[in-house]
Amino acid sequence: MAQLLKGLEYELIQGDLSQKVSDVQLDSRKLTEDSLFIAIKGTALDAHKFIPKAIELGAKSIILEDTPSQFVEGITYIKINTTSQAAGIIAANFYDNPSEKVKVVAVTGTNGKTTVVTLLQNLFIKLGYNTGALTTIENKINDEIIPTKLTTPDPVTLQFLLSEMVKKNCSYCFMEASSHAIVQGRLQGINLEGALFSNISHDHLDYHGTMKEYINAKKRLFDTLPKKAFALVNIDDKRGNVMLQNCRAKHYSFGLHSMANFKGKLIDNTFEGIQMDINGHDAWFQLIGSFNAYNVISAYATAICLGEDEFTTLQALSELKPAKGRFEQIVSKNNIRGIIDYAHTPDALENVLETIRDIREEGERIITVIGCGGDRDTSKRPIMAKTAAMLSEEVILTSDNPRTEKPEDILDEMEDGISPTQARRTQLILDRKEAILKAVEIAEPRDIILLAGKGHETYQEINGVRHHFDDKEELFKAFN
Ligand SMILES: CC(=O)N[C@H]1[C@@H](OP(=O)(O)OP(=O)(O)OC[C@H]2O[C@@H](n3ccc(=O)[nH]c3=O)[C@H](O)[C@@H]2O)O[C@H](CO)[C@@H](O)[C@@H]1O[C@H](C)C(=O)N[C@@H](C)C(=O)N[C@H](CCC(=O)O)C(=O)O
Ligand SMILES: Nc1ncnc2c1ncn2[C@@H]1O[C@H](COP(=O)(O)OP(=O)(O)OP(=O)(O)O)[C@@H](O)[C@H]1O
Ligand SMILES: N[C@H](CCC[C@H](N)C(=O)O)C(=O)O
Ligand SMILES: [Mg+2]
Repeated sequence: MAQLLKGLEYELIQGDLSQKVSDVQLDSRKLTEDSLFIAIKGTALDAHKFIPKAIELGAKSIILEDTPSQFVEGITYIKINTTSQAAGIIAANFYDNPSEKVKVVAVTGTNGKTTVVTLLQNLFIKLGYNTGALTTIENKINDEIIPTKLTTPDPVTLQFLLSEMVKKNCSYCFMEASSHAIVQGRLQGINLEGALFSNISHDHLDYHGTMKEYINAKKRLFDTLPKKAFALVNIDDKRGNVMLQNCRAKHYSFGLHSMANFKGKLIDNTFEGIQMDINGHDAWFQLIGSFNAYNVISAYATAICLGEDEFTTLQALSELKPAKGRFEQIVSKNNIRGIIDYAHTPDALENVLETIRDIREEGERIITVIGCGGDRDTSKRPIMAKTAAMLSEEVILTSDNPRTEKPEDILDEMEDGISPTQARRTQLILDRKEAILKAVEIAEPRDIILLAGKGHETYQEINGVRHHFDDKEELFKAFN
């Protein structure tokens, strides 16, 4: 096991370093004979209390922060200051440092990560490379799907997935780096080829506390980039430059409104796609919405930073479809346009509604169905309701994933954002299925229904249980 500790400061408190290690795990429930258990102090639980269970299941090596009161014979105990930050390094050593063999690019930012990572994976597959992707929707190695519940996997799963990509001869892995993941050190042990910053706006303040801390979380990804890596930032976002301060990597920028290494301009925006000028090349893309101009140019810029040809990249990008549940459209027989979108932050909702307003024609009304997730940032609830009411003709406030909260309470907090005048065209329908049916019932031909917040999700999470629920499926049923 000694080689698994390479790069770490540790103290051997019992046992010996020649202990055999058959597997590395963070979760005591997954342990097998001769495995190594890393006990971390999590947000909800302190895994030190699972050490006896781990040993019972066959763990022979324990990595911990607190010296235990009792030792078990034959077990090796190693003390490390912050085990959560060490987990990725131990797992990387166990899986033979996969990120030395597959080039990993991390994408961070409040909105657009899944869209950009999906574009990049599909682009690099088109360019002829075996490519992996780690996203909120799913993890993928070429077209093989590995389901996930997190945007960024835990550090051990992450190294395992990278090692699988190495086995499948992947040249690249594009991954989302959530702010939770960065703070929790899930990316430790990854030798990054580059990092991309899309934007930052209000989200996850329940976890980070303040906007400043949230920005700092994102910045940590750039502060720790190696010198040979590239750092690519959206320079139109006022935090783009902040990411680059003290960043040793090579600096690159993209933008639509400022001087940038990769400069784009939105020429046309329709329900079929966008036309852009990128560094003097004119091209058409199948993603909808002006905000997607940022996602397209960031995918393009990443490809160029990785040494791809400009023309071939643009050609391939223009053939790509958007990610699942991102501005997905269904038009009913009587010409009502339904849009399913993953907008679950105030900024995303504003962008998506502004884009619909830009594209729609005279007389077309917008009916927005929206909820907010439970056990997440409560301060965004009234803002999202207000945004929906300001930018739509009709609003239906409903449930998203209530998780362990009472859905009625979430709706109450959303309703606080609605003014008395707006209340006249706002309805509260707790049941999301009923809310969708109501939207279809009140819609007239040529109206536009936006179902926001759940995008690709095929479940509704209530008290720890994920019940099947799919916005697209429900809208389709309601239309027919
Ligand atoms: C608040 C948060 O981020 N929590 C994540 C974090 O959990 P944690 O460190 O708090 O773990 P914990 O539940 O306290 O448990 C501590 C340790 O005990 C271990 N354990 C637990 C139970 C047991 O019986 N035995 C055992 O050994 C666990 O494996 C863990 O190692 O690390 C875990 C593993 O990496 C995650 O599964 C867990 O995600 C929870 C479910 C979650 O809801 N996370 C959300 C907020 C999240 O991380 N979201 C971001 C993206 C958001 C976005 O896309 O905008 C994400 O990256 O997905
Ligand atoms: N570049 C962008 N700027 C602003 N809003 C965007 C951008 N790209 C996408 N959006 C909006 O944000 C929603 C979520 O997009 P996406 O899933 O790509 O983001 P994400 O960063 O992966 O989100 P998550 O934090 O849940 O992983 C989209 O459905 C759209 O409404
Ligand atoms: N990855 C994000 C997704 C939010 C999606 C929305 N449907 C919700 O449940 O709040 C999170 O966990 O905060
Ligand atoms: Mg995502």
